[in-house]
Amino acid sequence: MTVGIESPNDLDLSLLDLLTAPSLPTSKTAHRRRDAELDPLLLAAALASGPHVTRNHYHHDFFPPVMDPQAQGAYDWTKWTGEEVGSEKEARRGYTYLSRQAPRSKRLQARNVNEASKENHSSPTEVGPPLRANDLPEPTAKKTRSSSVSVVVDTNAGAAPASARSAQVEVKCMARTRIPTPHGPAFLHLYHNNRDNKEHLAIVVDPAQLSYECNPLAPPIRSRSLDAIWSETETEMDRITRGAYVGRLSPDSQTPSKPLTERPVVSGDSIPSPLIRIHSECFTGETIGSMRCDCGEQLDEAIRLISQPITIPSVSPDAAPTTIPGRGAVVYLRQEGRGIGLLSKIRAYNLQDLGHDTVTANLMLGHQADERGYEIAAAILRDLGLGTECGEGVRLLTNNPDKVQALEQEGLRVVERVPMIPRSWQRRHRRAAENVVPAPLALDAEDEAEKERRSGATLIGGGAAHGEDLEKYLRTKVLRMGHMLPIFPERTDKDGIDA
Ligand SMILES: Nc1nc2c(ncn2[C@@H]2O[C@H](COP(=O)(O)OP(=O)(O)OP(=O)(O)O)[C@@H](O)[C@H]2O)c(=O)[nH]1
Repeated sequence: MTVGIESPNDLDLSLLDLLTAPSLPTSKTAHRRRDAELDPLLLAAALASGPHVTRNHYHHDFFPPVMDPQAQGAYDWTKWTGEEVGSEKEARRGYTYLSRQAPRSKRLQARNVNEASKENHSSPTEVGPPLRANDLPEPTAKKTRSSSVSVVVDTNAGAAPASARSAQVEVKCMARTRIPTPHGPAFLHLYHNNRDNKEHLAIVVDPAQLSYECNPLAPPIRSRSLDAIWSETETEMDRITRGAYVGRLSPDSQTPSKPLTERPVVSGDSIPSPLIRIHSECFTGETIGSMRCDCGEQLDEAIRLISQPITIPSVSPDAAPTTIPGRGAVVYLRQEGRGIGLLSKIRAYNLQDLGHDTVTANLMLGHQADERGYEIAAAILRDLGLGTECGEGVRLLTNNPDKVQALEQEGLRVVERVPMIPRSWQRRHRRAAENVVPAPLALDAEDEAEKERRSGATLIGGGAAHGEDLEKYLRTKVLRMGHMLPIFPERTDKDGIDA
């Protein structure tokens, strides 16, 4: 596309009228127009877009990339040479009319198109009718199933190693804030990335962030992209508002952080490596307390475990051991329903009610058993300095072998896998060990902490989830998805263990 504006005379004058403010008659009562002056680059862009574009479009997001060259995906018009080739042209085609003044029907239509392209295979028309269970293929082999990293490795012989490729995944921590949780203080980090348009999160448990001193034993877990200086014009207040501060923020204490130059190196044997969980979003389990799965309690349990104080044995036998607050992070990925989206997950639940397990239900809907990838999680961990530069490695809280494998392929050092045992199974193990014969699922047999959780003291889904649906779900994960969890025997009258 070229806009051949050789001289102002070449401009279509009627179009120019639309684009520029007509001069108003000057009288004593007339007010001066307050419109911003026209930028020649905006003018050129408008001319290229056609006669339906008026100056009002400037003020209604028609040219966000022009108005804010820093915006994500922005086209930098200052580099425009008058000609566009190949991919550049394709990229700019994506800038569609976004005016908030467009008719509602048009806006809804545009939104539906966007939503449909975002949610992979999630609309009923895309997915088509469920397949019959008997005709299903076996779940894809483990290596290519869940991690898109593995898929690329397998199909591109001679490709760069995963760690090099995922360097292309860029994440930027847009904001951070302190969140008091029932388990202690946490810092919520919100990330943007160059792979999808979802807001992935990191819940960093690290009370050292509240302190102004750096403990060399356990340096604070800080985001490099957050602490960076974003622009020359950024003020201290801008930095503080987006969370780039140190210590505890209060009306009397506001200390902006400094950009990270080097991360302090922690020797691997001084303290246990930070405990990390990579968790996928589950609206049903985490928001309305669904007990079809254990996602709500897993999120709660992860934050609880990470927050547990760490005891460091002293080097000399006479000295007392030191205790430091627990540290680690939950990387919260917006991969609802193992990446198939909430709509498909709800449909899958109905197929599960018809008697199919969670893997078969996904396959019947034309999905894979697990469609997640972990490159963004790895990039977030790298940004937080976890598993790489500090030399600490991470302890990964999971039963899912795909997560361990995916992080290792991304070049992160997983020094230990810490199992994530469902709370109902933990309880049964305890009772079995104590040889107690419990009434099935009886509340009065629960200890105080469990009662408190169930009364909603923590996350809504944070109690001990249990029930027939959950049992099926957990067993399928172990038996069909290779989760590393010793399956607990169902209740038998002989041992009196509740199912
Ligand atoms: N498709 C589908 N997704 C489900 C179902 N139940 C839970 N999920 C999703 O599974 C995901 C939970 O995964 P994670 O918490 O990361 O755990 P995991 O991969 O099972 O492995 P762990 O780390 O061992 O817990 C969430 O996105 C849930 O929405 C189900 O029945 N069908």
